[in-house]
Amino acid sequence: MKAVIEAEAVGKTYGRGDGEVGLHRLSLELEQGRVLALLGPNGAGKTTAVRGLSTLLRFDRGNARVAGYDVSAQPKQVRQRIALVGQSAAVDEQLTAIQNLVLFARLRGLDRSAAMRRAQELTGQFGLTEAATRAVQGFSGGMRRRLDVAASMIVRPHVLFVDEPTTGLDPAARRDLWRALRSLVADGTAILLTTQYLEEADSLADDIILLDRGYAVAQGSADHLKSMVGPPVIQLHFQDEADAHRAIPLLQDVDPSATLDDTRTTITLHAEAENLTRSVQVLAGIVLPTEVTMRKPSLDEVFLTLTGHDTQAAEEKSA
Ligand SMILES: Nc1ncnc2c1ncn2[C@@H]1O[C@H](COP(=O)(O)OP(=O)(O)OP(=O)(O)O)[C@@H](O)[C@H]1O
Repeated sequence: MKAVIEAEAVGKTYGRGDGEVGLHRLSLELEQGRVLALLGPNGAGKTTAVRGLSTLLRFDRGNARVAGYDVSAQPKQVRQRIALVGQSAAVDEQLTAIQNLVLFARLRGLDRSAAMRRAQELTGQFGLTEAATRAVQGFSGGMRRRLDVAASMIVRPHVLFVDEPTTGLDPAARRDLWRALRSLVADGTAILLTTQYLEEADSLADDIILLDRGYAVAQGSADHLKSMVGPPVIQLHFQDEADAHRAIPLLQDVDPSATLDDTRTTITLHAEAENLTRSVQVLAGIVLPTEVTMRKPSLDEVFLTLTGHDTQAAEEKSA
């Protein structure tokens, strides 16, 4: 597969070289039709990386090529081949979705009928057909964000940069946007995504780079990062210690690693589907839990394990 981004030890120090380090040294590669997520809390360096790779700022160290062109020496060629979707929508509130897309298409040089055709294709692809003729000012946050991505896809870019696409969206709007982004990837677009949510990186990205205070602290698939923390677990909560005590030998038959935690009323097992069904079977008619929960490693846990401090502390430090 062709690499559309190749970055080697790029970095940026703000000010006159004695200021805040936005990014120390980041190396990455992104291939066509793949999604790479830069994951980290506020101040981790995600936006600095995206702005540098999309030529909005100059890295002061390292080299990067995007769509085959050097970001420092050939920024114009890079810009012609990429699109960037930021956190605030660039669309006109007074116009309808279709009018906005036609406008963007005309600005990109499409003639009137080609612009209309592309606008209609994009409203279809981004689930905006019904809303296409309504003014954007009445749109929900999720619809706006989808329209913003659609506008950036008028001419298919080699790479789409999306900076925290779902911050502030509710779960349903988030899923709709993920679906839209996946459809672009299926068409061969490469996406470089920044996010604060492990779940988002998990759902969209083939590869994740975890950033902390300007450093890349880990890289790999979501499963790989989570495995560094430990497997997801099922927790069975019991009414009292006596119930938990009766349950533990039964649950250890299901999963020998079943353990009673410090509260003495919660038992933890590996999260495998058969463990859940077998637990219910062995406990039935003897002692039932008051609650069953599934606990997956969160970004905070991954972060804590890999950096030794939580995301909150990282944000405070960078504030
Ligand atoms: N223009 C600037 N001048 C000085 N320092 C900056 C500037 N932009 C960013 N920084 C600093 O660089 C570091 C990385 O910031 P960056 O915006 O890249 O992080 P981020 O991971 O994108 O955070 P967020 O999720 O808040 O956008 C932070 O410590 C920040 O204070």
